[in-house]
Amino acid sequence: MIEARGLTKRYGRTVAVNALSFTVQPGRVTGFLGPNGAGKSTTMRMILGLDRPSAGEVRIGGRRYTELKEPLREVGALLEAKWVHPNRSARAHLRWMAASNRIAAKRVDEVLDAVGLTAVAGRRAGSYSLGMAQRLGIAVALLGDPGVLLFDEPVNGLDPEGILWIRQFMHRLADEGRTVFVSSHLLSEMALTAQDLVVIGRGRLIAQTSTKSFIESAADSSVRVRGPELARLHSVLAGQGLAVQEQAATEDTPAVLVVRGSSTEAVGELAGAVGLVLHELTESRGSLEQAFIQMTGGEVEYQAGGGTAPAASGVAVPVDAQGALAPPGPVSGAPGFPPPGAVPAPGGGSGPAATRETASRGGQEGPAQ
Ligand SMILES: Nc1ncnc2c1ncn2[C@@H]1O[C@H](COP(=O)(O)OP(=O)(O)OP(=O)(O)O)[C@@H](O)[C@H]1O
Repeated sequence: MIEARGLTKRYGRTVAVNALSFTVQPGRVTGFLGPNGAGKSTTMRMILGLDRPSAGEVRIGGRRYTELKEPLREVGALLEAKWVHPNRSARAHLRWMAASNRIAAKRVDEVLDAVGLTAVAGRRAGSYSLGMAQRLGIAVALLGDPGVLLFDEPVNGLDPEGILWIRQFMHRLADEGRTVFVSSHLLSEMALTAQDLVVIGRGRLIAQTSTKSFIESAADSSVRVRGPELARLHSVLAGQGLAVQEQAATEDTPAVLVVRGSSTEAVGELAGAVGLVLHELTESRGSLEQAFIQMTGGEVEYQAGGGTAPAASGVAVPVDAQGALAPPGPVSGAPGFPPPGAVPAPGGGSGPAATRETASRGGQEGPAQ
């Protein structure tokens, strides 16, 4: 389990992560969702002790990273692929990692097998495709057989086959009882990968919930219904207090009623009760993209459509001359979601010792181990 409490990170006047509290449960894939620059990587680096929080803390299995005796056996991470020395083979790299962490050499073959790299383990890592490099990064994360795994944007740049493989692999790891925390700005991908979501915008918590409820509560769901007696159907449904809109017929489509805030069951039963024939009764479920835009109230700009093109602007919250945060950030405590800060405080304490602050964003490297 990962527990963040009041986690905050400032870089000068930029507040990258702002009083973030959330819990990541074992046995599930939890998506860490937010547009580019929302603070996902910074949060992950703080979880791994690579960045020191400006305030708040994060615990892994109840302990701070610095208190973990053998971190590689407790938490594994894939922060960035392609960080392996290009002239080193995957096997040599893993053996070196294993030896320097007192992990048995036979574990190297196990993880190579688990990620499907055995056949190419002797090749120079520099010759690997991005998908292969990601698999190698995952193999490194698994070396210590940790119960907690962090993956930062693991599907970025991968082809559909690579994306599917990663998705299935994450599910397998969660089924083994591990805590799997995976960040992405690809909303559509997270809808398929994650059972739970921690959603952030501008460094602040927007929602922590199951993916299903996130979509159901925030996305614009409606029921489409049509039949030969549309006007009568309209008045029956409206007579029951339902919000009904008629969509006029076009050349290709017949006229249809769109009912919001109801279900196919309720609409079907109301029609059946007065003997009305139906030719269509369909639920139209909103997408995660819609949910995200609705939850953030437009404050975090997000451009849907392939889910790959977030707006670059407005992703960090500036502080004013007094150091106060301004503006207050995106919508929190929206209907159906716990407000930020719902996670119980695991106790005070200082930040991790293995801190590495980077002056620019180019400084990220491999995992903490
Ligand atoms: N080392 C740093 N120095 C200064 N500013 C930083 C540093 N790291 C991150 N930031 C800033 O903090 C904010 C959050 O960045 P972060 O990389 O954590 O976001 P992200 O959600 O992971 O985005 P992305 O998907 O683009 O990596 C951004 O405004 C970023 O420019």
